[in-house]
Amino acid sequence: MELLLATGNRHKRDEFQAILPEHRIVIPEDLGTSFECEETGASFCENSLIKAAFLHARAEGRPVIADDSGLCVEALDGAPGIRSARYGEDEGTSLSSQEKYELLLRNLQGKTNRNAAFVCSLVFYIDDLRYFIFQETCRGIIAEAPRGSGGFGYDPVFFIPETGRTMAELSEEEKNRISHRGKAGSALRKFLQSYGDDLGVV
Ligand SMILES: O=c1[nH]c(=O)c2ncn([C@@H]3O[C@H](COP(=O)(O)OP(=O)(O)OP(=O)(O)O)[C@@H](O)[C@H]3O)c2[nH]1
Ligand SMILES: [Mg+2]
Repeated sequence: MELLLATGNRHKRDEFQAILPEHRIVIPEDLGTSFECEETGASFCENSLIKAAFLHARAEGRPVIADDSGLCVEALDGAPGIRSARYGEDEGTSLSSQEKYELLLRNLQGKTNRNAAFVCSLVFYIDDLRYFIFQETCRGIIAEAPRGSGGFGYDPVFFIPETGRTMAELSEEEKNRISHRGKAGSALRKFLQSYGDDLGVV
């Protein structure tokens, strides 16, 4: 089915397209509009619902999906967390992805606990009373220095001990197999395979 994804982030579209190959992932930008929705929730889950409801209201009742995700670092009490996309930014200022992960490395200087987790809250939203949330994580360690050029965001500083590499050093396929988004998306894929017909929307 065609799944409208409530995001302004093309990397998310490309990743979900690979994770959900039998569906066509379309973002507002593909339809010639931008996606700007204030993320006022206090959790990943609340924000994914806010984004989904926002697009659903403009999508003639079609089901939509939305992802709210981020990086939670133990030694920083879970920061940047739901503010990952805006880390270090004040009103009116913006930082590049590289500036954001450099700030993260500075804030972790001298800390021995470098445990972190990527989190993805993915909602399949039919209407305001019917939705299904899949929330997954990928655990890792914040590296001392960036490595690799794949992926996006904090991937160059997110080291995954089982692979011996940072997320940015993995192929797209490898990232999607183990990432927070890959796991949440695969759960949605299986849900749609086994339960989709009963929903009356697929
Ligand atoms: O290195 C990374 N690899 C990932 O796999 C990943 N997933 C999330 N993130 C970070 O968390 C923010 C999401 O914030 P977010 O969910 O609000 O998305 P966004 O603002 O980029 O787009 P939208 O979907 O809100 O329109 C992103 O911008 C990134 O900083 C990631 N970083
Ligand atoms: Mg956002």
